[in-house]
Amino acid sequence: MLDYDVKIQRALVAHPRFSDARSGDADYDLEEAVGLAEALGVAAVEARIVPIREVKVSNFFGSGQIEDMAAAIQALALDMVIVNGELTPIQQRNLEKALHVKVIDRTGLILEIFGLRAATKEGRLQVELARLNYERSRLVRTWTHLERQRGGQGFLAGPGETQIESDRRQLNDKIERIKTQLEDVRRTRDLQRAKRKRSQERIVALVGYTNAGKSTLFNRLTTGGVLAKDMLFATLDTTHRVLPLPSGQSAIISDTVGFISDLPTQLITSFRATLEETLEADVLLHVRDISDPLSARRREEVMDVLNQIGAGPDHGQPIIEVWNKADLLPADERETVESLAERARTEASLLDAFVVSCLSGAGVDDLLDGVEEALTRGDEVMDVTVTPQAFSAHAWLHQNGHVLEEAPGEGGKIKMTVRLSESDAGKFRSKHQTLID
Ligand SMILES: Nc1nc2c(ncn2[C@@H]2O[C@H](COP(=O)(O)OP(=O)(O)OP(=O)(O)O)[C@@H](O)[C@H]2O)c(=O)[nH]1
Ligand SMILES: [Mg+2]
Repeated sequence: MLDYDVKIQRALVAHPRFSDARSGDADYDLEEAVGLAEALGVAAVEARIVPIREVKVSNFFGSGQIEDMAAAIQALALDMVIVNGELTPIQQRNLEKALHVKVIDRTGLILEIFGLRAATKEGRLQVELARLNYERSRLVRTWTHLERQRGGQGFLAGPGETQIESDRRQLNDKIERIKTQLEDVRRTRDLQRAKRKRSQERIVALVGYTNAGKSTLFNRLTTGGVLAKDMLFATLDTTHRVLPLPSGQSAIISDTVGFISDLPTQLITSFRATLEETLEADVLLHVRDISDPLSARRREEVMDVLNQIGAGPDHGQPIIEVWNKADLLPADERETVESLAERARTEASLLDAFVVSCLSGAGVDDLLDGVEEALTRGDEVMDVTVTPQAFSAHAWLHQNGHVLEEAPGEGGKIKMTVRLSESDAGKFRSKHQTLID
């Protein structure tokens, strides 16, 4: 009976390997595609690498390859094909016709997962916007295709064009509506962001490839409550919590959506606002699965996205790399990465590295010391006496510094002890040197 209610899709996952691709990586790419299928709740019954020498315009794959797939679909009673690459609408349709099952590509798959996972209003709107943009981009392509076919028919619009034109108008209307709704939601979030900024709390943002362990670390460092799961894109929304620091002070830490290779452009655009929250961070924590054979490649991909949005060391934002899942490394490899991390820490740069296991907690205390050190690096603690004539300095210090002590002095003066960042200390000194004790 239950079989009728819970019908799990059985999929063939095909990873197209192009002749120029690093062939050794194909196995891992395929593994990731299987992970994506599972994140959607699909059973990846069959997974295979399909070598592509030349992409066929109409079907993507060669005819022999399609026959092989059809045979597997029959033999294993599959009802879906996932192509870990990008299909044109025509290729997708032709493959569906040839294979008699639903066919989706990598972008479609990721959009489905995001749709499934989005929990907040903003998340849902962002995914919907991405999906509509994806649909629209495919409409345009189909349209130019039809137009070419019809070439020479002059100004008489065929029925195809009228239909597509009206579809496109409808999509555009929907997109505009969603954008307006998103702006409303974002206004609220901007207010919260401004409040955080005003509160002068230091902000630490977690970034990293999906499944690297960001949420596990977040929960370990805070009171928790974020879903951490062996599932790609377990987290889609940004959460903020208080991060207690070793000295007894605190900061704010945020957990957010993970990155992935070839993130559909529609998604990057829609999630830009979420990603851009990392810009407000005083320090970025880049969580990496150091046991992942593709760790280095994924690091580059994350750094690329950070660069695109203007975050990271190239933009003067310090970054600490968290080399996570050290427990999965053999002892000798662990020693090697330990010494590499130590070297990164001793070289004066904007990049530090700590080897940890967020699962066992090993190394996390050292990491926290490093975070606090990075947050307060260059800070100055100043004793200041604000005179009534220079009273604007009082508000400025509250706004830009962390006021540790404050007491009224004689003659309307105020005595303050303030912690300021290096640059704010410089600004204050150049303007109010006489107020500094
Ligand atoms: N062995 C091991 N597993 C870990 C460690 N840290 C996290 N994991 C596991 O890795 C998986 C992914 O962890 P998450 O914290 O959900 O990863 P994430 O980076 O938040 O992933 P997304 O939200 O999907 O982007 C979970 O199954 C964790 O239990 C670790 O130090 N060692
Ligand atoms: Mg997460």
